[in-house]
Amino acid sequence: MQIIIATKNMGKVREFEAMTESQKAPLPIQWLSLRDFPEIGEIEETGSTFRENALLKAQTVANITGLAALSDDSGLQVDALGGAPGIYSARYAGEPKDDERNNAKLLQELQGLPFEQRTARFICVLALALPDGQKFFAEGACHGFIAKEKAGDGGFGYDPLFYLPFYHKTMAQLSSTVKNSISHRASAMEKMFFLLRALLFPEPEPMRKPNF
Ligand SMILES: O=c1[nH]c(=O)c2ncn([C@@H]3O[C@H](COP(=O)(O)OP(=O)(O)OP(=O)(O)O)[C@@H](O)[C@H]3O)c2[nH]1
Ligand SMILES: [Mg+2]
Repeated sequence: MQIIIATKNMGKVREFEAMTESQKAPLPIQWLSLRDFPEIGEIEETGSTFRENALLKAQTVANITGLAALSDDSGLQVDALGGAPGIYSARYAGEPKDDERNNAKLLQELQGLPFEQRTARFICVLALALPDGQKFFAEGACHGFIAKEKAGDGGFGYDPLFYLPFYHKTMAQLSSTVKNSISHRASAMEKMFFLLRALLFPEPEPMRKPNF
C-alpha cells in the first residue's frame, strides 16, 4: 500500500517520517510525501473545524493522485484567548505564514497574564482518504502552558513557547524522540497506526455469531 503524507509543512513531514520509521512492527506501507508530487500546490483551508480542513486536504490529494492520502490539520488553542488561534494557527499573524511573527503576536496577546492562566493545548486531527472514497480520522491533544519567553530550537511553530510542566521544558527543548512520543501528532498517529493495521490485516470473520 502507498500513502502520501499530504502536508506542505516540512516540520510535520519530518515528524511523520520519524514516527513511521520508529514503529516496532512496521506496516507494509510505502510512505510518499508531497515532495514526490511538486505539481500539487497549497490547498485552501476553507473548513470551520480541524476535521473539515483535514478531510479537505486528504481528499484533494487522493483525488488528484488516485492514491491514499494522510493529512494533518492541527493548531494551538489558548484558553485565555477563547481557543484562538485554533484552526488559524498557521496564519495567526497574517500572510505569509511565519512562525516568528506568530510567536511574537501570541506573547503580545498574553502580556501580563500570570502563568497559571496561560493554559493551552495542541490539537491534531489526522484524516486518511482512500481512492475509493472511504475516510478515517484520528485525533490527539497535548496539554501545556504558554511560556513568557521562547526557549529551545527543536520542533517548529509555537514549540519554543509551549511549556510542559512535567518535563520543565518547552516542546522545542525536548529531543525529537520525546516530542514524537508525547505530542498531539504522536497520539493521533498512534491511533491511525491501529486503523491502518485493521485496514491491512482485517480480523478473520468469527466462526459463529456471539450469543447476545
Ligand atoms: O509548535 C507547534 N508544534 C506542533 O507540533 C504544531 N502542530 C501544529 N502547529 C501549529 O499549527 C499550524 C498548523 O496549521 P495547518 O494544520 O494548516 O498546517 P500547515 O498550514 O502548517 O501545513 P499543511 O499541513 O496545511 O500543509 C502550524 O503551522 C503551527 O503554527 C504546531 N506548532
Ligand atoms: Mg495549512
